[in-house]
Amino acid sequence: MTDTAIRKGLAGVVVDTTEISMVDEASNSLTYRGYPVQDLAASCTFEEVSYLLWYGELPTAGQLREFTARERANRALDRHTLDLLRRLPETAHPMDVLRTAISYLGADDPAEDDASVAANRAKAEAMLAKLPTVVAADHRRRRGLDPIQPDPGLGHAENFFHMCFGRVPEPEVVRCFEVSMILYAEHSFNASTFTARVVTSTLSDIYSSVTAAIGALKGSLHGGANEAVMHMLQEIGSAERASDWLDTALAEKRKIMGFGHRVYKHGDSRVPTMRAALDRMAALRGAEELMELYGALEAEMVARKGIHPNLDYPAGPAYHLMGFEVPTFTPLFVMARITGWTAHILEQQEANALIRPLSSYTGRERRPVPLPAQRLAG
Ligand SMILES: CC(=O)SCCNC(=O)CCNC(=O)[C@H](O)C(C)(C)COP(=O)(O)OP(=O)(O)OC[C@H]1O[C@@H](n2cnc3c(N)ncnc32)[C@H](O)[C@@H]1OP(=O)(O)O
Ligand SMILES: O=C([O-])CC(=O)C(=O)O
Repeated sequence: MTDTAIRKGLAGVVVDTTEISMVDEASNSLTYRGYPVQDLAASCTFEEVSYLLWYGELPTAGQLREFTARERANRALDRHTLDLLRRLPETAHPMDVLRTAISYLGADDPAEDDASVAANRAKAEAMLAKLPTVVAADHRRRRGLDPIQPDPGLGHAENFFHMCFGRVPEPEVVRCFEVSMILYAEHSFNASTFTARVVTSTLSDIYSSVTAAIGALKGSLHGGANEAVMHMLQEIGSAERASDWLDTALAEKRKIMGFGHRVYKHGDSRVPTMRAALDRMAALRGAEELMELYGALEAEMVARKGIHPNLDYPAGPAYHLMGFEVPTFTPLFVMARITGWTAHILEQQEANALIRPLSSYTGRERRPVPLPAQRLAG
């Protein structure tokens, strides 16, 4: 049977089942493999949550030891990848750098087309380990600095700070970062994950699926919003200007970045946890003015439009206070979402059906091709 109803943007359409996460608008909750994300963020490391998303259960001590050892052993980039990164224009957006790096890793992998579960799990683990090294190397390159080698004595988050800044910040900062990684890791059939599943459904390789997902995440209606939030807060400048700024932006029909969500219509379940992390960062760095502006814009937006912040609203300023430059924010999202994307790629492969919807044609009526003498005349 063909369903001819058109649902723009596939809004409200259920396209498949998933066992990985549940986004529930009614109870305003998000669970990963059945566990509330807030509870995972409160007591787990990002490595434990990555394992959970891929393997379905939290790791035992032994499983975590082995998983962590593999992650640490996989972090370094070879000479060719580092050369490739060096050759990219310094003006390239860091998301373009990531997209290129993942594509290159695929081209360089002799087992690129081995789509067995074991091979794809190994490739997913390698991408999780290598992405922070790429992001950090690119962050330093844009400052004219050489890359810093990964430190196998440090955890995922600590090592990332070490590779970016040459030092590990206060444990509180590392924890806030790790909380953001856990919250960003997975969110069911969002646009970038769906993109990865579409590419996977054609029996393409895992690197192609991730490369496409990075492209989908870059847009400002999706992951790119965490950068756009910071640009917007910088443009507004102060809490006193929030109301007038919003008047103009709404009159111009601009989308207010970091607000609204396709699924959550009464607030994003992840925001309170990320807001608490942002508050801790603001207290640590003395960012009262920024937080006043943050609160003023949120209050105006909720009062006028009834539209609540999504995860990108607190995440953007939190990353700013951690010392990252704005163009690095969406790549940080990639470092987390690589887990969700690849979990979905594996799930799609397990029960694959080519994803190919229909469209309703609204173009010209059927008509004959004119003869050459007619169509080339005049
Ligand atoms: C991690 C993530 O990817 S979360 C999403 C990050 N993206 C952003 O923050 C970008 C800003 N937000 C938006 O553009 C939207 O809210 C989206 C794309 C996220 C969701 O869009 P939709 O599901 O299509 O929005 P929805 O149907 O609820 O919109 C209802 C109305 O609210 C408006 N609206 C929704 N979000 C916003 C916003 N951020 N600013 C202004 N108006 C908005 C819509 O324009 C629409 O107005 P209309 O009825 O007059 O046409
Ligand atoms: O679910 C969505 O549409 C967007 C989102 O919040 C995410 O990908 O984390």
